[in-house]
Amino acid sequence: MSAPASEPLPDAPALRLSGLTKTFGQVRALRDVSLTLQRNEVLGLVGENGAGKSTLLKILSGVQEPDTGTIEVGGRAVRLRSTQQAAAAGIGIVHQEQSLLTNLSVAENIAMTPVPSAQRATKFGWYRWRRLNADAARVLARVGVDIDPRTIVGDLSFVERQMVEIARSLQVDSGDHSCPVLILDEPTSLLERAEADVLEREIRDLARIGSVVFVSHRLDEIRRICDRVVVMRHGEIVGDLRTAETEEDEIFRLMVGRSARGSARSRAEAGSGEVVLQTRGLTRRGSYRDIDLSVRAGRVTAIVGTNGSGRESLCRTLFGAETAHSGTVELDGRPVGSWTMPQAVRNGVAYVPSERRVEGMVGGMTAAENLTLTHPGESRRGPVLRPRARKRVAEKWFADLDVRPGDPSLPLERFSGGNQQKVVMAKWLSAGDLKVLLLDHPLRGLDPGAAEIVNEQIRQAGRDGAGIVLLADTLEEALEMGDEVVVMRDGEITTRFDLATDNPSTLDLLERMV
Ligand SMILES: Nc1ncnc2c1ncn2[C@@H]1O[C@H](COP(=O)(O)OP(=O)(O)OP(=O)(O)O)[C@@H](O)[C@H]1O
Repeated sequence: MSAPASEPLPDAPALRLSGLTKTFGQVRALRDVSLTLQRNEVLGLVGENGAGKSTLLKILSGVQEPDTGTIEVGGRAVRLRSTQQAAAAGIGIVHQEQSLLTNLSVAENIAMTPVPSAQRATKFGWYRWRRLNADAARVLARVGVDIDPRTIVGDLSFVERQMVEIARSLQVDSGDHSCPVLILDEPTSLLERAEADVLEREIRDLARIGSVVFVSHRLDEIRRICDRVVVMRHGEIVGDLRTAETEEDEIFRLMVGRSARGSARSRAEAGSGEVVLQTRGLTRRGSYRDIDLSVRAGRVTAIVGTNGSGRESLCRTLFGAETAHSGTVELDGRPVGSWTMPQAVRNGVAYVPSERRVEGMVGGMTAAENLTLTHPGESRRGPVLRPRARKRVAEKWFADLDVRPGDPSLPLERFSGGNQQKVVMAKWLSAGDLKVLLLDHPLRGLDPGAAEIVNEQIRQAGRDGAGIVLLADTLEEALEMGDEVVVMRDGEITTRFDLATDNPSTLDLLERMV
């Protein structure tokens, strides 16, 4: 007897993609991508910036349709023309940016998912509370999470919220799917190590109830969490490896087409150490208190701390984007008083924000225009932008940072996330005459090869005399890139390590952060 059309075929893989292609104008984002995801498998998906990962995820979540190729879920061919259809087929996706509404309860958030109307916990727009909470409890229990559905989302930790998102995306069709597919798009990139560990365990546990596609740029994490890793490059799958038998360097080589350069750096490289920026007793009520910070030319001061430590706010103050209530800031020995962003920029202070897509770029403009926007330098004479000079500056930076596609005249929206970030980074690094470079998670979203390139540019800015303040993605990165590590907790500096003489472990840092 054959199974009904909507049910998965027994023993069929959870997901099978065959010959998917997708083209945008001249760019072939996907070329003949074929891939099988087994039931209860955790599959890592990696690839350098622009390799085609997001395009593949958009196709699987019904946001875009492939030009050619087929998709089977549980052995049945499906067409995914909308996110609702993807959800109905049993595919859920959780993005890096959380989408829960923090002022509503967990149950209300879970209820806001496309489920068939007969099963809805609302009637004529009114909540049926008992049903709503009971449904949410069942959905949460399914992913093994013990959270009261009545809790307001704003009161949950980041990991708990992420688990609610996962639970929500997995309630597709109210759990009728015997092996749902969950896609996690860089779920850990915003987390500190300790939180990421918890989430990693939770993700491994999800394999009990379904299959997981896990997208990340962190190869160590991929090796810990995934059974298998698929590597994409230039829109194609170039590697399909069992993680237990694979070294990180092999994955790196397949992704980037060369071996890791290794990051050995002699600390002696660090520059003259003259203080370029000095704060004394800097305080912003509710954010940070009594901060004495010396930023030295050619040296990287990494500030570490959990969310709420005040380090982001401190950085924004140094750039004039937030004001301090008391204390002083001196640049090159001169007090700067109250600082506005244009003043900061004019005086050689640059800030690369972490929310690059929000704060860092202007939509509707080409990459070249974005790149030369705030730091016109040689591409501007008087108020007039000189297109040819602008093009030259942009082309140089495109080559230095290996931005792809290598055409700065394309609108910035056309670039992959990682490549957009390189453009925003170039915008600030190209400022010339930099005194202080404030970097808020500069390597976030960059593939390991691109991270190496950007890292080298940051060091070059240091060699050219800039003092660098770094808010790193991970503690490892802070220790690797910093010359000095400053630890903040609850708005105050708790410890400073000079890495020329001290050799703290990540655990030493963590102990002083929490
Ligand atoms: N809407 C679009 N219009 C034109 N080109 C696009 C569009 N979307 C993606 N592309 C191109 O398709 C290619 C693949 O991009 P995609 O976003 O899938 O890469 P990715 O692997 O997710 O990269 P990243 O790690 O940087 O996010 C890139 O060359 C990108 O410029």
